[in-house]
Amino acid sequence: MREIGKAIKFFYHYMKRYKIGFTVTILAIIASTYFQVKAPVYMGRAITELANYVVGLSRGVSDKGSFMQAIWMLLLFYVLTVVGMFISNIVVTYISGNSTNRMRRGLFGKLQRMTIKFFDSHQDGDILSRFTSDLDNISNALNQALGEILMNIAMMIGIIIMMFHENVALAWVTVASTPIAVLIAIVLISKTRKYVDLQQDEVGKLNGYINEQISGQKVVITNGLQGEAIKGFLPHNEKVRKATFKGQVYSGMLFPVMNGLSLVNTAIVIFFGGWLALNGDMARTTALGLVVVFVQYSQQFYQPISQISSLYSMFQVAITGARRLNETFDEPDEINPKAGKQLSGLKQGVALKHVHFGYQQDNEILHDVSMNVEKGRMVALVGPTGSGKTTIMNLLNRFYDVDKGAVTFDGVDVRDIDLKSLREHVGIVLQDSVIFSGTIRDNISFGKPEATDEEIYAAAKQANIHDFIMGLEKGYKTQVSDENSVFSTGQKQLISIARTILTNPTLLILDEATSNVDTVTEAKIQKAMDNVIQGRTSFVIAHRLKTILSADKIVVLKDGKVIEQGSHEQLLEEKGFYSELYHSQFVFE
Ligand SMILES: Nc1ncnc2c1ncn2[C@@H]1O[C@H](COP(=O)(O)OP(=O)(O)OP(=O)(O)O)[C@@H](O)[C@H]1O
Repeated sequence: MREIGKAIKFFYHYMKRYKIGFTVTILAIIASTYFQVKAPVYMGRAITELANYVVGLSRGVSDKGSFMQAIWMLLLFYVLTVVGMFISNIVVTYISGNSTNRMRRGLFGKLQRMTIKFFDSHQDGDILSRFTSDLDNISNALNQALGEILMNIAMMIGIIIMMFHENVALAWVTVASTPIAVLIAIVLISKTRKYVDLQQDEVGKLNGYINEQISGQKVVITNGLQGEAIKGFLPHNEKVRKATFKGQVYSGMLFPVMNGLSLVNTAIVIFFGGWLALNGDMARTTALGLVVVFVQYSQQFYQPISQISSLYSMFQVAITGARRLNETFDEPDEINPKAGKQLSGLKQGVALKHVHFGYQQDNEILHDVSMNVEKGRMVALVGPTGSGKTTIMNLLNRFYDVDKGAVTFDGVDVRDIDLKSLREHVGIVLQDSVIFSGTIRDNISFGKPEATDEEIYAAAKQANIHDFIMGLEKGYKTQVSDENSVFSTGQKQLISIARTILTNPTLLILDEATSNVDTVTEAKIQKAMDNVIQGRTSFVIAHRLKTILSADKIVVLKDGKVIEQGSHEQLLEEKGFYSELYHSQFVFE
């Protein structure tokens, strides 16, 4: 129930601006319903007039006028019904299209404000599915179900009013079976819902399996495990089939059962109407017309019940979609201090002061870590895998906030610095370089779109990638994307370095690639890194000896603690962990 309440709030938020649209829709629905429920009256009248005409013929009186008039009215009412439906459909399509569009925009905007923690703790596929299946489900429900449900509710109310207006006894006969129909609908819906939920779960698991297999396809092929992959896939597929089948059986029963009830009801109405015509005190021709009217009503009356029931599952998945979008919107934004300090370069340096930090509350990763880098100096972070090097990088750029202690720029806590200003001053080169869809020029100027060609060329030259780009047929205008890039892994990193050089960051965070690249590319990367580090304040997660040796200070981390720090010579003299690693072939990775 709470979920439905939240979903209503969610939909209201996105739809409240379309008050005029909804007013038009509701008026169009009321009008079209009126014409639709009024039409059978003219049908009945036409039958009555036809019967009168036939009876009149036998008596030598022949006047078709009233019959024709009733037929024209019937036609007019049918046309007006369709016009009303058309208008309401167009407006509902407009409202649902625009509100889904705004939801998508809002969701994407929200993603840009969210913390790295959210992205670290959610699968890419899961985040993506909020844009695809969740929004699709909402859009389908709004597009197809909203107008239909409003129309059906109006229809039901209209028919009830009309029936009681026309003939109270026959009206009671027609509505008498409603409780049975509603009860059957509730049972079938709850059964359907159970299996639709199960089906969604199983589809989720199936997608997860396929996702994992696609990303691990190379490992599967290398190990010749294609057969095993299919074996693992089949049970998931079978579970989806079973759940889908059962769901479909129950939801498929809804329409025939409702149709059957409607037909039985029609027969009862005809029977009772016939009795009324033969034994009642109204004219037989009038009674005959009335039977025709109620045959129409009894069929129309059942339509909304079965339609609303069959649209319910659509709403159910839309409510689930709204819940998942709400969850995303409820996630905290990155915290930006009010009137945060604007950085203007670095005067002294950057420091970590007695930092304690954990990704989860009860699992501290960094324990009392302190270190500093003076302006223009380079610190190399070394340590075994899992020792906390990347975590320190995450704190310097304020991807995460420390639990205790502080990260400071010129003595100012990063939590007091305006986030945009902080990020403008920090440049990051990660191991996994990302290529965005666009030209090579777009990719290099990503962080500074207004850069001139000369600036871009200069950055690419410093990153040692200019000559390669110029060798391509379309040079800087070559179209690339992450899947379809002309670059090798090493070259991707050079592009990433060029991108960072162009933004001219005050503090550089660099994660040296460990991926195997050929020696020529490796030499190029090394040179590019030297260029980008030159004269800049930098933290480097260093894997290569040459990088470590060129550092002003080496900080050795182990199990989230700084165990040694100093220059290469000092650390060798200490004969501690670093010296041990250095002498045992220097294995830091
Ligand atoms: N997003 C995260 N959520 C939870 N725990 C994490 C997360 N990222 C890292 N950790 C944990 O924090 C610890 C330190 O990881 P970190 O990535 O900082 O190590 P590292 O020294 O950079 O390792 P490597 O050299 O392998 O990259 C590890 O135990 C890791 O499991």
